[in-house]
Amino acid sequence: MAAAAPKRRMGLEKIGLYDVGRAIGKGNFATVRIARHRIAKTKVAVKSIDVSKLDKENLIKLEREVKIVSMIDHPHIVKCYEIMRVDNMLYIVSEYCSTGELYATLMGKGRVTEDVARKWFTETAAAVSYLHNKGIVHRDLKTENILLGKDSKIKLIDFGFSNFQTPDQLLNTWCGSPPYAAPELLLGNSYDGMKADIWSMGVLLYILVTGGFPFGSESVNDLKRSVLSGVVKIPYWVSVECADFIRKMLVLNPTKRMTIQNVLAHRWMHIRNDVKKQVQNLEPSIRPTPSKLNPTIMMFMQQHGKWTEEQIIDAVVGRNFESPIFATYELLADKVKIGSLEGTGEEYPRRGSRGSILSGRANVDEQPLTPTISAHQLAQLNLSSPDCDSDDSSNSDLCDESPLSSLEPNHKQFTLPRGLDVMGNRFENRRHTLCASEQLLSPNLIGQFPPPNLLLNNFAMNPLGFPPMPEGQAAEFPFPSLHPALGAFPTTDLSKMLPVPKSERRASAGETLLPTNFDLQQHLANLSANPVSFPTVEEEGRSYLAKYGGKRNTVHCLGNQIGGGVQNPIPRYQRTPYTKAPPAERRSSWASPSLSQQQQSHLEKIFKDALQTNNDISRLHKEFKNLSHGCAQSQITNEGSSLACPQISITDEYNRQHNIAPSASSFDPVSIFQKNAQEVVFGQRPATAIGFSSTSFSGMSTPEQTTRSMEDRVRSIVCTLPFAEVVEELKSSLNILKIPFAETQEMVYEPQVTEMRRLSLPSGVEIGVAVLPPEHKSHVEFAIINNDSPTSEILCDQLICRLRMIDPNWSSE
Ligand SMILES: Nc1ncnc2c1ncn2[C@@H]1O[C@H](COP(=O)(O)OP(=O)(O)OP(=O)(O)O)[C@@H](O)[C@H]1O
Repeated sequence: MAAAAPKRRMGLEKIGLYDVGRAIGKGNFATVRIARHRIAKTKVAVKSIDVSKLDKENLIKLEREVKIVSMIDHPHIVKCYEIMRVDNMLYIVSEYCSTGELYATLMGKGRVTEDVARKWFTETAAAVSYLHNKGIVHRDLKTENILLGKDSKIKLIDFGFSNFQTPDQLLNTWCGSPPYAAPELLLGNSYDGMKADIWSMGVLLYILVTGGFPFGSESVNDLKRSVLSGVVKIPYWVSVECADFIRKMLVLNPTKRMTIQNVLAHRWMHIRNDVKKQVQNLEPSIRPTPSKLNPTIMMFMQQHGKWTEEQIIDAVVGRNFESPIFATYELLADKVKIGSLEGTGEEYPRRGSRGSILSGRANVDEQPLTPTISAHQLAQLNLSSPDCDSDDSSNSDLCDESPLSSLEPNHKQFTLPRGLDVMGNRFENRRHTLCASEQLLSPNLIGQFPPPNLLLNNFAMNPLGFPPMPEGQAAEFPFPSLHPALGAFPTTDLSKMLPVPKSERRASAGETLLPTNFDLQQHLANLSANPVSFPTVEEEGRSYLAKYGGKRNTVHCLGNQIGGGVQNPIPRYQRTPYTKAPPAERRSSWASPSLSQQQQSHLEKIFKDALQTNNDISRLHKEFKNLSHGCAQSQITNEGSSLACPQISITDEYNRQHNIAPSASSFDPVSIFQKNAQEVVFGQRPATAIGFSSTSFSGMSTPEQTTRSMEDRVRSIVCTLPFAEVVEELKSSLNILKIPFAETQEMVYEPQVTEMRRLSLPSGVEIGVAVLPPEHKSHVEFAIINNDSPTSEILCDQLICRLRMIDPNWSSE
């Protein structure tokens, strides 16, 4: 059928039976605009593609998309109404989702509760299950392709990369968005599209419950390294069931990964009864069958569309998507359906017994549709429906003053959280789907990977060999981010990415310890404004004299006298995780020396020498340290502490655990990857591989561009100085900066780790020091695990600088 040629009138373009208004989204090749059907008066989304700009391959993909969207019908997949071809343009008309992308919602909300996540994820899984049962793979599941319709119902969109796949078939075309891409795609192997969809769903659920991405994505190489390491770090606030679920979807080996049936059967999906009920209610809508067309709609269409009864029957029965008659009938039928369901609490009509959400097939006999013309329905067809999502008799919000400005984020649709709108050019940064048809890595590379259970055993599930934490204890764990069963650290930089609702933030252990009147944030902010300057030699010397030479009490993780005698405002008993323990058990004493008169004099002499000579601060420091080291033995006896230690290594744990040097030929996914890195060309085809910095007008930068991976938030340094000296130096620096900390000692790395110390700062910085084989040097790791302030980074930098200063032989990890 040939639709009417587009004409512009009163700011609205007329395409077929639609008044087309402003743009609401833009993809690689398509622009999506809001439109209104002139007879049904229903708002729709019109995706327009200039086919003259597509190469042969993309034309094939487009035709495949058209075919797929016109054969699917599911409550959680955006419904296609019409396909129009006008000159060089192809238009796909579909139901309009006013709430916009799930991505934009997450940008505004941050992570969501597990109940909300469960609802959205269940609906997405229902849609994916429907597709997989039809032998269709989506291949581009991501938050930008999940829209929220009326009542926050999930609607899956964008079948541009979808394809048909038979059970034993493997696909080769590289499709999708890198942060959601399964490892087999990253490796350029043939892949099972259904398993690739499950991986993307794992990433999706991770995003929903954490507000961040599971794998680092500063660059494609980072991403690959992170994915292929097999480590999925899940923040402490995620429930045990949910963490287990995510890990089972993010299994490296696709043959061991969950299927969509496993996904729907996972216990996390069935935790709440109402979700079960909801799943049962997710019945695909049923389109009219030949003999049961709605007479009300037929009459209305004959009056308003001037079509004959035969024409209507032909188009509707034949499901002719290229006919305006079919689209008009469907739009009106949906309008009647929505109107008739108003107030019933049901969105989709039930006809007889329920169909199966899992199969997507209605295992029911249809009941006849309205046999007589209903005046009520006729009135509904004439009026604007109460469904504000798609229906509005006014054209006001279709229009836009400037066609270009219409591509700016729609205020109604995209609400940026404060602070995020300044993060660069959102349109420039928005990440796109990639697609390449060549293989990107040498085939069979994935074969070099060990079986996934080995990966799981050694990396993902339990990277440090902790005993499993009993279920249900996560919430009470004092340092939950270090909960062994949940991975070492959260991967989310909440300050840079999706804000976590304040009400949902659990205080870190440190936060619970701090008295409210001590404004550490303010202090850190001041540090940020006036970068930390370490004391002069004189100040330093005086502080050491005060520290080691003066008469001092045993301290509890924080010197009672700090920074040369400044009284710390925090009462001593409030500075550690053991506040509730009886005072006798609150013992630490990392520095409780008593110097002899002779030593005291010696200290003063060194100090004077240093002042008179060349102010060699490192020499001064070393001398003090050597002296103090001999008399300040650690007496930490925190055996009762339930604190775990920070993760010392994040990339080579397997080798560490097996006492193998990183260069050994043992399995090391990162080095395997690095060896092959030269062969990897990500997104080779310029025409389709848009890459990480392509442009879009539909929204903001994607979350992954405004966050950093956990690896960026962990800094490390290897010192050649003795362990005790390093620890002492860190504590001393913190004291000078008047930053309180809790100190613990855990020997969880046995037998390789001989000494281990952790300093926990209330601002969410964890500092771990451990002596590690093979060289038995002091490895220091700084992790920012729970922080909204960039000053933590400055602090870590300063401490690292300090260690470098006193240890000229330092190296990076
Ligand atoms: N039915 C709809 N209702 C509301 N907004 C929509 C609808 N369909 C698409 N959009 C918006 O338009 C954007 C682009 O649409 P779509 O993803 O279908 O285009 P695309 O060219 O295939 O994109 P990509 O290049 O990312 O694959 C979406 O991300 C969404 O914001």
